Amino acid sequence: MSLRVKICGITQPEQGRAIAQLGATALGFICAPTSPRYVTAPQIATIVANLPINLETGKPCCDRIGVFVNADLDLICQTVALGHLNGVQLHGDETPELCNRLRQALPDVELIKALRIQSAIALETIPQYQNSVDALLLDAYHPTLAGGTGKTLDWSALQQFCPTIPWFLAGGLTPSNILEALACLHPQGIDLSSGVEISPGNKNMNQVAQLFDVLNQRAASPTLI
Ligand SMILES: O=C(O)c1ccccc1N[C@@H]1O[C@H](COP(=O)(O)O)[C@@H](O)[C@H]1O
Repeated sequence: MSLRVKICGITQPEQGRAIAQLGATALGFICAPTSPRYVTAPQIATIVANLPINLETGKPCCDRIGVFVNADLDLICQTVALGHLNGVQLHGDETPELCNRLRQALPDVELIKALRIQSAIALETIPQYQNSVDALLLDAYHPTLAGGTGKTLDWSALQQFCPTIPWFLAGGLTPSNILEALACLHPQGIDLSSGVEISPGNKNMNQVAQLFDVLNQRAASPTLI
Protein backbone atom coordinates (compact mmCIF):
# COMPACT_ATOMS: atom_id res chain seq x y z
CA MET A 1 0.00 0.00 0.00
CA SER A 2 1.30 3.46 -0.80
CA LEU A 3 2.17 5.97 1.89
CA ARG A 4 -0.69 8.11 3.16
CA VAL A 5 0.22 11.80 3.32
CA LYS A 6 -1.86 14.04 5.56
CA ILE A 7 -1.32 17.79 5.49
CA CYS A 8 -2.79 19.28 8.61
CA GLY A 9 -3.93 22.74 9.71
CA ILE A 10 -5.69 23.72 6.48
CA THR A 11 -7.61 26.99 6.82
CA GLN A 12 -7.91 28.32 3.26
CA PRO A 13 -10.08 26.79 0.47
CA GLU A 14 -7.57 27.55 -2.33
CA GLN A 15 -4.71 25.99 -0.37
CA GLY A 16 -6.79 22.92 0.48
CA ARG A 17 -7.65 22.37 -3.18
CA ALA A 18 -4.06 22.93 -4.35
CA ILE A 19 -2.63 20.59 -1.69
CA ALA A 20 -5.11 17.88 -2.69
CA GLN A 21 -4.09 18.33 -6.34
CA LEU A 22 -0.41 18.01 -5.38
CA GLY A 23 -1.13 14.54 -3.98
CA ALA A 24 -2.18 14.76 -0.33
CA THR A 25 -4.28 11.73 0.57
CA ALA A 26 -5.79 13.56 3.54
CA LEU A 27 -6.31 17.11 4.76
CA GLY A 28 -6.50 17.85 8.48
CA PHE A 29 -8.68 20.54 10.06
CA ILE A 30 -7.90 21.71 13.58
CA CYS A 31 -11.13 21.73 15.59
CA ALA A 32 -9.47 22.74 18.88
CA PRO A 33 -10.44 26.39 19.63
CA THR A 34 -7.15 27.15 21.41
CA SER A 35 -5.09 26.47 18.28
CA PRO A 36 -4.04 29.29 15.96
CA ARG A 37 -5.09 26.91 13.15
CA TYR A 38 -8.65 26.53 14.47
CA VAL A 39 -11.43 26.35 11.89
CA THR A 40 -15.18 26.14 12.55
CA ALA A 41 -17.44 23.49 10.99
CA PRO A 42 -18.86 25.97 8.42
CA GLN A 43 -15.30 26.97 7.45
CA ILE A 44 -14.41 23.28 7.01
CA ALA A 45 -17.54 22.74 4.88
CA THR A 46 -16.47 25.62 2.60
CA ILE A 47 -12.96 24.15 2.17
CA VAL A 48 -14.33 20.63 1.55
CA ALA A 49 -16.83 21.95 -1.02
CA ASN A 50 -13.88 23.39 -2.97
CA LEU A 51 -11.96 20.08 -3.19
CA PRO A 52 -11.59 18.18 -6.46
CA ILE A 53 -14.12 15.35 -6.82
CA ASN A 54 -13.20 11.75 -7.53
CA LEU A 55 -15.35 10.97 -10.57
CA GLU A 56 -15.70 7.29 -9.63
CA THR A 57 -16.99 7.88 -6.11
CA GLY A 58 -18.51 11.34 -6.54
CA LYS A 59 -16.78 12.26 -3.25
CA PRO A 60 -13.84 14.60 -2.50
CA CYS A 61 -10.58 13.15 -3.80
CA CYS A 62 -8.91 13.00 -0.38
CA ASP A 63 -9.80 12.21 3.21
CA ARG A 64 -11.02 15.02 5.47
CA ILE A 65 -9.87 14.58 9.05
CA GLY A 66 -11.07 16.71 11.98
CA VAL A 67 -8.49 17.05 14.77
CA PHE A 68 -10.03 17.32 18.25
CA VAL A 69 -8.50 17.77 21.72
CA ASN A 70 -10.62 16.42 24.58
CA ALA A 71 -13.82 17.46 22.82
CA ASP A 72 -17.30 16.39 23.77
CA LEU A 73 -18.73 13.46 21.76
CA ASP A 74 -21.76 15.45 20.57
CA LEU A 75 -19.56 18.30 19.33
CA ILE A 76 -17.37 15.84 17.40
CA CYS A 77 -20.44 14.25 15.77
CA GLN A 78 -21.92 17.64 14.85
CA THR A 79 -18.63 18.83 13.34
CA VAL A 80 -18.27 15.62 11.31
CA ALA A 81 -21.77 16.07 9.88
CA LEU A 82 -21.54 19.82 9.21
CA GLY A 83 -17.97 19.73 7.91
CA HIS A 84 -18.44 16.61 5.73
CA LEU A 85 -15.53 14.91 7.46
CA ASN A 86 -14.73 11.21 6.99
CA GLY A 87 -12.13 10.96 9.73
CA VAL A 88 -11.56 12.07 13.33
CA GLN A 89 -8.17 12.45 14.98
CA LEU A 90 -8.27 12.48 18.78
CA HIS A 91 -5.23 14.48 19.88
CA GLY A 92 -5.88 14.87 23.61
CA ASP A 93 -6.29 12.52 26.56
CA GLU A 94 -9.32 10.68 25.14
CA THR A 95 -9.92 7.34 26.82
CA PRO A 96 -10.47 4.00 25.04
CA GLU A 97 -14.07 4.22 26.33
CA LEU A 98 -14.62 7.53 24.51
CA CYS A 99 -13.13 5.95 21.37
CA ASN A 100 -15.57 3.02 21.68
CA ARG A 101 -18.53 5.39 22.09
CA LEU A 102 -17.40 7.39 19.06
CA ARG A 103 -17.02 4.19 17.05
CA GLN A 104 -20.65 3.36 17.80
CA ALA A 105 -21.83 6.89 17.04
CA LEU A 106 -19.77 7.22 13.83
CA PRO A 107 -19.36 3.68 12.43
CA ASP A 108 -18.30 4.86 8.96
CA VAL A 109 -15.77 7.45 10.09
CA GLU A 110 -12.05 6.64 10.41
CA LEU A 111 -10.84 7.08 14.00
CA ILE A 112 -7.21 7.98 14.62
CA LYS A 113 -5.87 8.17 18.19
CA ALA A 114 -2.88 10.47 18.53
CA LEU A 115 -0.37 9.81 21.29
CA ARG A 116 2.08 12.48 22.35
CA ILE A 117 5.22 10.59 23.25
CA GLN A 118 7.10 11.97 26.25
CA SER A 119 8.73 8.63 27.09
CA ALA A 120 8.38 4.92 26.26
CA ILE A 121 5.65 4.69 28.93
CA ALA A 122 3.24 6.44 26.52
CA LEU A 123 3.58 3.48 24.14
CA GLU A 124 2.35 1.09 26.85
CA THR A 125 -1.17 2.52 26.52
CA ILE A 126 -1.44 1.44 22.88
CA PRO A 127 -2.94 -2.05 23.45
CA GLN A 128 -5.93 -0.37 25.13
CA TYR A 129 -6.71 1.50 21.89
CA GLN A 130 -5.96 -1.09 19.23
CA ASN A 131 -9.50 -2.51 19.15
CA SER A 132 -11.20 0.88 19.40
CA VAL A 133 -9.63 2.92 16.60
CA ASP A 134 -8.55 2.41 12.99
CA ALA A 135 -5.11 3.96 13.25
CA LEU A 136 -2.63 5.51 15.66
CA LEU A 137 -0.61 8.69 15.25
CA LEU A 138 2.60 9.39 17.12
CA ASP A 139 3.40 13.04 17.81
CA ALA A 140 6.07 14.73 19.93
CA TYR A 141 5.23 15.83 23.47
CA HIS A 142 5.17 19.50 24.38
CA PRO A 143 4.41 20.71 27.93
CA THR A 144 1.94 23.43 26.92
CA LEU A 145 0.85 22.77 23.31
CA ALA A 146 -1.36 19.88 22.19
CA GLY A 147 0.07 19.76 18.68
CA GLY A 148 1.48 21.64 15.74
CA THR A 149 4.67 22.15 17.73
CA GLY A 150 7.30 21.42 15.08
CA LYS A 151 9.07 19.14 17.56
CA THR A 152 10.39 15.81 16.26
CA LEU A 153 10.23 12.44 17.98
CA ASP A 154 13.34 10.39 18.71
CA TRP A 155 12.98 8.24 15.56
CA SER A 156 15.82 5.88 16.47
CA ALA A 157 14.05 4.96 19.74
CA LEU A 158 10.96 3.93 17.73
CA GLN A 159 12.66 1.60 15.29
CA GLN A 160 11.00 -1.48 16.81
CA PHE A 161 7.59 0.18 16.85
CA CYS A 162 5.16 -2.09 15.02
CA PRO A 163 1.56 -1.85 16.25
CA THR A 164 -1.15 -4.21 15.01
CA ILE A 165 -3.03 -1.35 13.33
CA PRO A 166 -1.76 1.24 10.84
CA TRP A 167 0.00 4.31 12.18
CA PHE A 168 0.96 7.84 11.15
CA LEU A 169 4.25 9.50 12.03
CA ALA A 170 3.86 13.19 12.96
CA GLY A 171 5.87 15.82 14.78
CA GLY A 172 8.23 18.29 13.15
CA LEU A 173 8.31 16.61 9.74
CA THR A 174 9.55 18.78 6.87
CA PRO A 175 10.54 18.27 3.21
CA SER A 176 14.16 18.28 4.45
CA ASN A 177 13.89 15.58 7.11
CA ILE A 178 11.16 13.32 5.73
CA LEU A 179 13.51 10.93 3.92
CA GLU A 180 15.63 10.45 7.04
CA ALA A 181 12.46 9.76 9.07
CA LEU A 182 11.23 7.21 6.53
CA ALA A 183 14.63 5.54 6.40
CA CYS A 184 14.33 4.93 10.18
CA LEU A 185 10.65 4.11 10.46
CA HIS A 186 7.95 2.45 8.39
CA PRO A 187 4.62 4.12 9.16
CA GLN A 188 1.61 3.68 6.87
CA GLY A 189 1.16 7.46 6.87
CA ILE A 190 2.88 10.75 7.60
CA ASP A 191 1.37 13.97 8.91
CA LEU A 192 2.86 17.43 8.45
CA SER A 193 1.68 20.81 9.65
CA SER A 194 4.12 23.52 10.80
CA GLY A 195 6.91 22.05 8.65
CA VAL A 196 5.14 23.27 5.50
CA GLU A 197 3.89 26.63 6.79
CA ILE A 198 4.62 30.35 6.44
CA SER A 199 2.66 31.07 9.63
CA PRO A 200 0.06 29.01 11.57
CA GLY A 201 -2.69 27.98 9.13
CA ASN A 202 -1.03 29.59 6.11
CA LYS A 203 0.71 26.82 4.18
CA ASN A 204 3.91 27.41 2.26
CA MET A 205 2.90 26.00 -1.11
CA ASN A 206 6.52 25.83 -2.29
CA GLN A 207 7.38 23.62 0.68
CA VAL A 208 4.29 21.47 0.09
CA ALA A 209 5.31 21.01 -3.56
CA GLN A 210 8.88 20.23 -2.45
CA LEU A 211 7.53 17.57 -0.08
CA PHE A 212 5.66 15.80 -2.88
CA ASP A 213 8.70 16.06 -5.18
CA VAL A 214 10.83 14.33 -2.54
CA LEU A 215 8.18 11.66 -1.91
CA ASN A 216 7.68 11.02 -5.63
CA GLN A 217 11.43 10.66 -6.15
CA ARG A 218 11.55 8.21 -3.24
CA ALA A 219 8.66 6.19 -4.71
CA ALA A 220 10.51 6.02 -8.04
CA SER A 221 13.78 5.06 -6.36
CA PRO A 222 13.08 3.37 -2.99
CA THR A 223 16.75 3.20 -1.92
CA LEU A 224 17.00 7.01 -1.98
CA ILE A 225 17.80 8.63 1.36
O1 LIG B 1 -1.68 22.06 14.60
C1 LIG B 1 -2.26 22.39 15.64
O2 LIG B 1 -2.39 23.59 15.96
C2 LIG B 1 -2.79 21.34 16.55
C3 LIG B 1 -3.51 21.74 17.65
C4 LIG B 1 -4.03 20.80 18.52
C5 LIG B 1 -3.82 19.45 18.29
C6 LIG B 1 -3.10 19.03 17.19
C7 LIG B 1 -2.57 19.96 16.31
N1 LIG B 1 -1.81 19.57 15.22
C8 LIG B 1 -1.27 18.27 15.03
O3 LIG B 1 0.08 18.26 15.44
C9 LIG B 1 0.77 17.26 14.71
C10 LIG B 1 2.17 17.67 14.31
O4 LIG B 1 2.30 18.97 13.93
P1 LIG B 1 3.73 19.55 13.42
O5 LIG B 1 3.98 18.93 12.07
O6 LIG B 1 4.77 19.19 14.42
O7 LIG B 1 3.52 21.01 13.32
C11 LIG B 1 -0.10 16.90 13.53
O8 LIG B 1 -0.61 15.59 13.78
C12 LIG B 1 -1.25 17.86 13.59
O9 LIG B 1 -2.44 17.17 13.28
